[in-house]
Amino acid sequence: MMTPALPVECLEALAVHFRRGARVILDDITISLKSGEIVALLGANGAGKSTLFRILLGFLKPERGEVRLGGEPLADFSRRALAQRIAYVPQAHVAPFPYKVHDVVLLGRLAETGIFRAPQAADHRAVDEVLERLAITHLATRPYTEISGGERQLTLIARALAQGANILILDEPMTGLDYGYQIRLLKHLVDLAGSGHSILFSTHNPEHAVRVATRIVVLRDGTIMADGPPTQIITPSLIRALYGVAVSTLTNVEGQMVIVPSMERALDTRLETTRA
Ligand SMILES: Nc1ncnc2c1ncn2[C@@H]1O[C@H](COP(=O)(O)OP(=O)(O)OP(=O)(O)O)[C@@H](O)[C@H]1O
Repeated sequence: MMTPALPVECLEALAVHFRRGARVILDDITISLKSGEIVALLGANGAGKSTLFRILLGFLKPERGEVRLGGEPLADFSRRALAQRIAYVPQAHVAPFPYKVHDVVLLGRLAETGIFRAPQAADHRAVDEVLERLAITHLATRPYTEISGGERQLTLIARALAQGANILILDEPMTGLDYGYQIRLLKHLVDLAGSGHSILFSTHNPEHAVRVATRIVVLRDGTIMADGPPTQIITPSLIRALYGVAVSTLTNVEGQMVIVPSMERALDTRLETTRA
């Protein structure tokens, strides 16, 4: 019998330290994303999530520490080589031009091979395939500037998929999406991980993290406060420490964790915080 392959560390930050002026934003952070994982990054506003993403993507250089991709220093990869391996879905993207959705997704395809070559029939086919996969074929000819926030988010995910990268980094992908889009997007993340993608996403909703993540990392004031399996990490005391609200955690009939805020005790917490 063959031994199952061990999970590969595909992307990791090792003791990464980053400052803006005198302010330490990331204080010796070590975090890894292994192949096939869905890692959710939680943290209050300003905790350093987007900064950590920019460092993992090579957009910002850490003052100390290192980022490694497949065991090799990120600095050794060209921009194009990185685009073949890591795709990024930024937060609240605003398009300057009314490109058609098909063309926005095509840009992802060109990131892999160079933006200055003419798209081939195979590129257009690849775009059609990802639009179909995300069930947004009907948007193909619509201007990107005239579609809804949820449709834009799916378009950006399609662009990332068209890039052909195995690692997806998504910065608060559920923000501004209605409930239906949120749930469908969570399902897409699970499907993508099932088809060999490794996913790192940030979220302000611990419910989303619990629902799909294989691991949750909690960032607080530039340090890692917790890192582990969702059911071990998400506890009433962690939620209280992070967001200052009281919750109970329950198990539903499908055996999944559910987080239930206590409105009465949430108010008590606010009073306690005010008194402190
Ligand atoms: N360009 C910048 N110049 C100076 N400080 C910055 C800059 N970008 C971010 N910061 C600061 O770095 C800290 C971390 O910001 P970051 O955007 O990484 O947090 P975040 O966890 O992604 O927050 P949010 O959940 O609000 O998006 C914040 O205190 C922020 O004010």
